[in-house]
Amino acid sequence: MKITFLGTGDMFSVEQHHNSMLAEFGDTHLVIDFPESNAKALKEYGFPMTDIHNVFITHLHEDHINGVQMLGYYAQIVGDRKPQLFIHEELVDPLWNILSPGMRYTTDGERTMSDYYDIVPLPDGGTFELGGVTFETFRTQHVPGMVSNGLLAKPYFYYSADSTLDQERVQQAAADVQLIFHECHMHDLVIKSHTSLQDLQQLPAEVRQKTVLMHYHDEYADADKRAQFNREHDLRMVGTLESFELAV
Ligand SMILES: O=c1ccn([C@@H]2O[C@@H]3COP(=O)(O)O[C@H]3[C@H]2O)c(=O)[nH]1
Repeated sequence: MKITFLGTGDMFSVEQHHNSMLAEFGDTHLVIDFPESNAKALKEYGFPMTDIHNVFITHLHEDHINGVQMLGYYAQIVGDRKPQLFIHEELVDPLWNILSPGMRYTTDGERTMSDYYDIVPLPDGGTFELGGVTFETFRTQHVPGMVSNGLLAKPYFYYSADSTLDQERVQQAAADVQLIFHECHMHDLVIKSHTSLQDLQQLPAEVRQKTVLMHYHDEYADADKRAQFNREHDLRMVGTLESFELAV
């Protein structure tokens, strides 16, 4: 499995793309979240946007979904098939409420979400399978009352999505995966909806050594700054368009 980060920035990033990850495996792929910055990242990476067929949506903060309208239109107008959208069942209608002012009315009449996407609604803890890989979803603790989901793909990766640290879940998953992709705001302050570096430093050393930080602020858009951080810590930061090869 080849993992490539299409973006590693937080909501407020202007110097890097918003957080999104592409996993390529067998003859298929999955993109986690779809910010508008993915269009540029995919072009830079050399992956045509018409070849994006599978997207998982973690939650509905704008920086994770503001490319979903573009992808839906692009797939219909330039491409030849609808992408699949894997999404928690309670987020389907709220997502359409966000998209519909720009997507409901078309020159060919009224449209609904399923005209643009093959929706795969997932219950709490739901799983889906692609290319022989099972993706297990789990609820994350991001903002109270808001549905937000992470992903576990054994034996490959754990993906925290936007979340405070769920130490028990991360430690349990660590035994089954090669890498843990965890959000980390990297500010020297408390943000109640996110994980700090201090939080992640509480993890056991063997877990930290598998942990890769994503969704951080623009101070770390600088590659030299990340390299210095990576030399000084046992967990490491990933940059936009950086890839990892994960063995079966
Ligand atoms: O209850 C809340 C809701 C939001 N926020 C801030 O708004 C931002 C929304 O995008 P984000 O999830 O990348 O980061 C979030 C935080 O910076 C917060 O601190 N607490």
